[in-house]
Amino acid sequence: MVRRLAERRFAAGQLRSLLPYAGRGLVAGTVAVHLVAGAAPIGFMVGTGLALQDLAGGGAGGWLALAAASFLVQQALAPLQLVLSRRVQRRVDAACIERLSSFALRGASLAGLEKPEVADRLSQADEAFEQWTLTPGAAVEGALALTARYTQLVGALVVLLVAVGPWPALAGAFVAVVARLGQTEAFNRWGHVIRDIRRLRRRAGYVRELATSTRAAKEIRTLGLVDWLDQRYVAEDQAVLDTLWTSRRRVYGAPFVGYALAALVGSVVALLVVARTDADVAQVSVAVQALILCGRFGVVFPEADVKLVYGRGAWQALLELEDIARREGATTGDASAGGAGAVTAPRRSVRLEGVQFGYRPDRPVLDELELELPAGTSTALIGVNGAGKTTLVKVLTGMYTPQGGSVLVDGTDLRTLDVDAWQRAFAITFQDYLRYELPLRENVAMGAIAHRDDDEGIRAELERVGLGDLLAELPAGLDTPLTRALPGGRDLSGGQWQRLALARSLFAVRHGASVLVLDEPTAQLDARGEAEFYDTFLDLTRGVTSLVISHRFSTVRRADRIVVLDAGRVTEVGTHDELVARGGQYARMFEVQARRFTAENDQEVAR
Ligand SMILES: Nc1ncnc2c1ncn2[C@@H]1O[C@H](COP(=O)(O)OP(=O)(O)OP(=O)(O)O)[C@@H](O)[C@H]1O
Repeated sequence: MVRRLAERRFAAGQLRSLLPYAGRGLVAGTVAVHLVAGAAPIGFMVGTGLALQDLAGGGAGGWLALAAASFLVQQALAPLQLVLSRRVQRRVDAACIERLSSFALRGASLAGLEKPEVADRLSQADEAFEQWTLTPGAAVEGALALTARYTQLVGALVVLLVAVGPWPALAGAFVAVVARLGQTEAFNRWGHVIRDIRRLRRRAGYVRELATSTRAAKEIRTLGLVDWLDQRYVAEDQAVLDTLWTSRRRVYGAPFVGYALAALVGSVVALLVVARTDADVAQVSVAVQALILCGRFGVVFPEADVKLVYGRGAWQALLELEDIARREGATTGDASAGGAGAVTAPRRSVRLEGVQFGYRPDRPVLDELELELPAGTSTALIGVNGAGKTTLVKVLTGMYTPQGGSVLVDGTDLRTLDVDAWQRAFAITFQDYLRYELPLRENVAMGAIAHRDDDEGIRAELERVGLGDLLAELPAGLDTPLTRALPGGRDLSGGQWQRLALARSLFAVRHGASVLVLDEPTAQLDARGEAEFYDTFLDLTRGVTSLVISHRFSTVRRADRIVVLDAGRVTEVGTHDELVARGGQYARMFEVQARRFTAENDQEVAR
């Protein structure tokens, strides 16, 4: 019981912390309107009751006027309550969405975002905003709406006290409190159930999204996965439903019956007490109405209860996410938690010194890694699948914090620098770059979004990556949306998307990014496109510190230095000729894979 009370106080405190987002004036106005709206039914009840009494004497006019006025006030305030409540919800939710996106985009490290417990909470909070009725804002709105209910209750108890004395009023209070406790207790427990099944819901949601998204439709049809996906969804959904049903019985079963019985006994006792008083018909009529009002505290309040449970859950999930981000920041020394200085361009070098990093403690992916990237030069990184190349880029950019060793920018540990500023120094094309369903202009300008009006620069970079012809043929030019799902939109081929991703990085370099990272920049290009890329590679990377990851030796050999990564360590460094002459791993890989591949390409390009 003590624990439950503490939980309730904690939850109420959490909700109170959201009130400032709605603004003091709006909250005060909304509460005032709810107060009057809650008092109006009491006025109606008293007015009609006393009018009945006065009818016998032929003078019920005054009380009837009170009843009519109360009725009108109640009707007139209903839309105002709605409008104010929506405004409260929207203001609170806008602030929460801002906090959620700032957590996802800035507060959490990439490693943090990949944790299952973080993904569970993110999906619970995110799901709330998708459905809109179950948000933290809805919880605040619901809590404020309870003002009207409790005003009614207080009014009903006062009426009981005045009309039939203290004992029926006490019995009425007992009924209301016990019935309400039963309800809220069940709802709170239900909130825990919802929290506990969020992973099941996330899994079912993923399968449903697969079945309905156009992205997966092509593969699902050609692989004949429709039936399997159906069955999989039914099974995942059933798991959610089974858990819900079992929990529902537990939550709303025996304890709820207990509370309902206690409230019923209280009501009967109250009625008996009323019956034994020498009250007249009008007093009895008003008292019975007041007791019914008390009894209504045993039913769900649709304007508040469900919103409170789900909305509070979403808010709690968001607070927990921020808490995790704070703790992570503290333990890993995340530079974004308090960077000392901003760096936008390395002047001498970026150095990875004894870097240790693994996704699991027992499995290092980067193992005491030593690597120097001299400023203004190009480095190519090669290694077999899973050697740790992409991981190295993520550590280099501060997306992951090394578990040992350091990333030194001109000799200064990245942990002490402003990671956001450091990341803005990069122009990166990841292997799994994003295909934004946005106009061509924004797709390129994403590299340096503050310069999205630089049409000339966007056109120049499109030209540089060989997309000039495509631009010329697009009906709306740079304004053409790159998706067939929008009117006038157009999709691109895999190779065209890759060129576009390169243009995005080059646009970033044009506007000040000083470190260019290209992860498999030519994987989807045809032979001619690849040849064009080699021809412009030195031009693309001139003057910027660049790191190119590729399995294609024809790309790699153009770099100033080639670095071989094996089992999380740098095993060879040198120019193409030096490494071939050394006869080590690079030479063997080049021998086995590159010569044949290059020969085929040369033939293709010559054609
Ligand atoms: N987010 C992650 N969580 C857990 N393990 C991961 C994660 N990302 C990568 N790994 C594992 O870390 C290792 C290195 O992966 P990484 O992507 O860095 O390799 P890579 O050299 O870039 O490979 P490829 O040439 O195939 O792109 C692999 O064993 C991979 O399975």
